[in-house]
Amino acid sequence: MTDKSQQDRVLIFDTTLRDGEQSPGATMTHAEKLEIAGLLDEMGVDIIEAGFPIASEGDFAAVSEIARQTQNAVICGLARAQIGDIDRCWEAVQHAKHPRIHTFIGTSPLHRAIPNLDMDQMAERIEQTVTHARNLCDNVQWSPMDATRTEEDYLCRVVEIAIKCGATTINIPDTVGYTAPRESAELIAMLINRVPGADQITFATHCHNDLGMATANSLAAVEAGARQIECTINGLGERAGNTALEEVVMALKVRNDIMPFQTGIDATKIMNISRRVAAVSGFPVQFNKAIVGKNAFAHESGIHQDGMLKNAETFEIMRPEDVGLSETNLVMGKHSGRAALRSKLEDLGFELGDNQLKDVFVRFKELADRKKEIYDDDLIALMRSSTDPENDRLKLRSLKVVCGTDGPQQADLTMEIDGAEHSTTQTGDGPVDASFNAIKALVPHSARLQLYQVHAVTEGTDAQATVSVRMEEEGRIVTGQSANTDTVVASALAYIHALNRLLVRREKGGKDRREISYKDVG
Ligand SMILES: CC(=O)SCCNC(=O)CCNC(=O)[C@H](O)C(C)(C)COP(=O)(O)OP(=O)(O)OC[C@H]1O[C@@H](n2cnc3c(N)ncnc32)[C@H](O)[C@@H]1OP(=O)(O)O
Ligand SMILES: CC(C)C(=O)C(=O)O
Ligand SMILES: [Mn+2]
Repeated sequence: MTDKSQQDRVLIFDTTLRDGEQSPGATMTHAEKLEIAGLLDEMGVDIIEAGFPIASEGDFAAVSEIARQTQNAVICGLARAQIGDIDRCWEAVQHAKHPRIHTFIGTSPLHRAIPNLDMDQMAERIEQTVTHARNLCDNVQWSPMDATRTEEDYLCRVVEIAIKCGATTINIPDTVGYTAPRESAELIAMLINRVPGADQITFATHCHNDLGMATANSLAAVEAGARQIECTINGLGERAGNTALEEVVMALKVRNDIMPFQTGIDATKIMNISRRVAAVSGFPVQFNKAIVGKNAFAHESGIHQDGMLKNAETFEIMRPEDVGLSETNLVMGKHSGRAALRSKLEDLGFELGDNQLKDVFVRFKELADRKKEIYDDDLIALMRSSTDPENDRLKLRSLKVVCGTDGPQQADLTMEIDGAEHSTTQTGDGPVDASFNAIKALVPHSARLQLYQVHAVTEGTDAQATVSVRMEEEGRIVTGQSANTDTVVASALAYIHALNRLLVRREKGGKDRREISYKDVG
């Protein structure tokens, strides 16, 4: 294996704020762009493409301010092959410690037809615009858009012109995500071999994910000699997105044995920036997305969980902390086995003997057949019910609600509390509020309702409503769930469910008196 300090450096060029923002609906505010740029700089991105200054006043202002605030990264703006675009771009990026102008034009036959330029006219336009950019800034990147569908000879000709006119980086975009790994590598190798002056500049690769090959194509280009990868956080970008930064960075780290290249990225910052980009762009990350998906370090099946508990390397090729996650997530569900259940219960404070584990495991599987995901509270309730038959101290007996346009709404509620029936009538702002007020009147408590959520499980007006509530009392957080075709009944049941759990948690505040020793779940 090569000594890491001697390995070639691959520059990471992040275009979340330009190509990423081009995803329909992903527009970010000025303040959000500044925040993301700050996080990109902190994580060690080499070049930040901060926007397209001619596109709008807002883009211009964002690029200008990012240029002013950024400490380390090169700040780049995009410009078409037009003098006005390039001037506007320079106006914005010139404030940066390290400014770059990125200018581009579509060179494939399809794209040459749009401005109706023949090969010679386009070559001339490239010569004029790259020269103009280089007269303003000594760091110029040029891109032949749709390079992967451009005739090879013509591509060599225009790349040579751009280099002669002073471009310091030549970016080879696979604009429509059309290329495949071997072809991506061959294209870069061909340019390096054929174009005079190619050894004086940096080749970049810019891939889109239309066929799901963006990461593979980028890495193949690097193996062939590209030394800059253009990418975005979470793979955000036009259509199916761009190459995902987190994927190429972690691939180069984890498979450094066969791809001996270094980046300057602090990978432990990946999760945080991924979450921020998802939040500000409004594009949630798919659960099974490589590296940053919710399930990327989650294990539900028993054999995997058992392996993970014995040696994490059995089912994980990188550690969650390598990307800034605190720990592997053992998700409890119908595929879990005894080893994971024992470990999870130990985390919750229960230490079980073998016989007891057997018994709890049977009931855990029954529950898991009925419920998609088993939360910590479910396990606590399960443990309690295995040792204490009176686990449902509060029960709903009947609920009648009067509601409609003329408020206030009214709830008549009867509950069984420790075996005795109690009734009350209360009003509220809506039927759910009236019902919750009635429950509070019968079971006074200081717990604060933190979350109330209703989902329809099926379609139609007879859909089952599932209600989740989360409540907090003195640091104890409990949840309650229920499903019913009547949303108000489901809400009351979910509330009572949470209150029952709260009573258990209050009791379990001290040491458990039974066979199970209970550490501290309060
Ligand atoms: C693959 C990519 O990601 S390319 C970048 C794509 N990103 C964007 O387009 C986002 C920002 N774009 C915009 O805000 C607008 O398109 C603007 C401000 C740049 C231009 O707006 P308009 O002047 O109204 O032009 P419009 O968007 O309708 O059409 C694009 C024009 O640019 C021309 N053009 C497109 N690419 C280039 C280029 N690289 N170099 C020179 N001209 C170009 C087109 O031929 C067309 O010219 P025309 O108006 O003379 O027909
Ligand atoms: C502007 C260029 C580099 C681009 O985003 C593309 O071709 O995909
Ligand atoms: Mn692109």
